[in-house]
Amino acid sequence: MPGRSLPPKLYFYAVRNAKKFCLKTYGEVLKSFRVQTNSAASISSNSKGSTTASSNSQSNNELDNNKPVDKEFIRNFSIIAHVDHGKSTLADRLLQFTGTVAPEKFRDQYLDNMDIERERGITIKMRATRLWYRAKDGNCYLLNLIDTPGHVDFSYEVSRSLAAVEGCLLVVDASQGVQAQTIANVDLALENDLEIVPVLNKVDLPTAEPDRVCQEISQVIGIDATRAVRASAKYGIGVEEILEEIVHLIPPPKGQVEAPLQALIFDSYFDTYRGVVVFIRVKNGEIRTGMRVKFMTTGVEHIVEQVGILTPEEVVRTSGVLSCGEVGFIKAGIKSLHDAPVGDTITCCDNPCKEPLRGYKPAKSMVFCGLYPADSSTLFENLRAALEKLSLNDSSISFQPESSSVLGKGFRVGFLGMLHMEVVKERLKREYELELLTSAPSVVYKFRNLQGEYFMESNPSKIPNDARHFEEPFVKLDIVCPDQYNGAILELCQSHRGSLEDMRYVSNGRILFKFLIPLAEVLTNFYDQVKSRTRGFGSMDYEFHSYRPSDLVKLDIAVAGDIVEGLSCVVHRDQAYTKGREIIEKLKEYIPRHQFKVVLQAMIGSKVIASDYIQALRKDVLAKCYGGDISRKKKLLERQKEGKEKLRQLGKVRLSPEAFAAVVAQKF
Ligand SMILES: Nc1nc2c(ncn2[C@@H]2O[C@H](COP(=O)(O)OP(=O)(O)OP(=O)(O)O)[C@@H](O)[C@H]2O)c(=O)[nH]1
Repeated sequence: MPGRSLPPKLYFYAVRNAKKFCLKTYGEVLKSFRVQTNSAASISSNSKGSTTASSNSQSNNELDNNKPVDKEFIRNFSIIAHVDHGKSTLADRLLQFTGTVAPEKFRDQYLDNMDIERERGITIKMRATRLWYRAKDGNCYLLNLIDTPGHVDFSYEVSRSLAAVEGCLLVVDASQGVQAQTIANVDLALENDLEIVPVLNKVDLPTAEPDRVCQEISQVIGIDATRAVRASAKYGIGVEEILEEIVHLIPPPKGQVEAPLQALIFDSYFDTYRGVVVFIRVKNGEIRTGMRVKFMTTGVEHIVEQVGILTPEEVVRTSGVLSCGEVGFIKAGIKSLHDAPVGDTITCCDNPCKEPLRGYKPAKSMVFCGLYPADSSTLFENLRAALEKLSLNDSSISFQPESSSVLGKGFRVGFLGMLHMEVVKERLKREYELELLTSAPSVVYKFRNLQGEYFMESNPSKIPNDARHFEEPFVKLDIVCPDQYNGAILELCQSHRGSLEDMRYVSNGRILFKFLIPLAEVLTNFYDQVKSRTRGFGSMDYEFHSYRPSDLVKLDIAVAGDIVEGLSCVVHRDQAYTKGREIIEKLKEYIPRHQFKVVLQAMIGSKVIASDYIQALRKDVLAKCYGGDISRKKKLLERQKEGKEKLRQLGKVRLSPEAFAAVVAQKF
């Protein structure tokens, strides 16, 4: 550990202050001590509400949020990183350092305002805020910050935020180094032609290796990271240097105030009282209260009622103007999110711009499952109303009614990924008090029927038995891990039908693998397996690649001769028997014994590939026959057999929701 080379007194000092363990010389430690004490003084003075220690917070009082700012002094940036590398913590420190949030209002993860985000410690929604910063050059800058989520399910949010800024802070954990999502996020930033400012975070950790990570960034990402700020968002180290880098490296917004209005919608939400609130980045011209504006893709026109800025709370601008380069919100009496789609361009009706800005591809649901009320008190109509309300603020949710013989009436709902699905289910439970049962998650399959027509279907029970030529979605999967786990990762991906496309060293001892793999294989448990096979050192990221042919079959499960909708699934032909057996074993545990023998079968079309049965309950019909002749006993047994056969033909086995849930949980 580098810290061990320090003289004992300084080593103790460094440990006590959770400081830069990577510092090797006396001079470096002293220098870093000064930096830390300065920033800490500034942060603590802000947190006490005093303006004496931080020249920056003093200057804020002089600044007017109400007036448009000269774009030379605006910097718009996002924070991007692999999950848990410290984006939200860094955003907190920037808010504190610049005195943006009053100390008494401050709480950790300030920009994550959903309960689920705070409890799970993850960012789900991007959030924008403005910060005022008095730089060392004496000028006061307006910094518009957009914090983004790190989880792969929400990478759509990242791409939206990146289209609204000129640069980004690339936060890399100095102990973990470049990870799969670091690379994915940098690719998005490069696509948007952004200035990337690298930050090595968590240098306080004893395992931090900033020099190695610097090299990795240069090697893998191709940007010079030798000047990267070495920071600890947790302890407020390096915050001022990061602000200086933002001011000096990220270019001011381009665009002309005199040009026709062109504003990009990067987010929006529906408020019951205020209607749709649209978050915009003004790329050209100005938007004013009272102006008649047009949403270019939908063609809808509205009059702007309110214009405001994000501090991060929404503050209405009494001046009623948002000018070129600024980030803010408008309200224009819009009733539906569909009228103001994210990625659309707003222009002025009187003096329209010629072309819309480059928008985004609409978010596409990748995973589908059936959601059903778990008990009769949760009505289908309540579920419909809740889904309608949720989708008002989350346009990536899609849903349509479906019904199942076991679970009754419900909805087939589409999500961006498994985490998104969990979050939506959790919100339905908390915000709408809905107890729900879920059918097995599935992707959308493409197939042909006997007539050669193509279909797409996400509900396996609806796929006809004559379906042929299956195609399924494949993803590009990146995995980064130490090279000693090569074998484990290759084995894992191959056993999940992945094919290796490329592998290369990202630094000494760490490898980046690139696979093409079916989406259905990485949806559940796969990430846990990557983590466990690499002892927590592996990371992964994936994005949709294309539909590709696969040797898939539809597997049905029949209980007492009836196919159970909701338990059907599409599997690879080689896995059909194993999967069928597993489901049957689970059903055996949960279905109680009946008066008749219950047959359980796994079938492909009409062909049974695995089967088992649950023994019938037996009444001892001979109990009262003491002695007696054998023909009487035989007759009684014969009659019992006939009765059971009749029951077997007529009797229905009702699968309890618990049995259903257990099989679904086991299946995926
Ligand atoms: N030791 C140390 N821990 C840090 C530092 N910065 C953040 N952390 C911790 O790392 C964890 C993740 O931090 P977050 O800020 O939530 O990370 P994030 O990148 O915003 O996470 P997502 O939004 O889920 O992608 C938290 O437990 C933080 O306390 C740091 O500089 N040093």
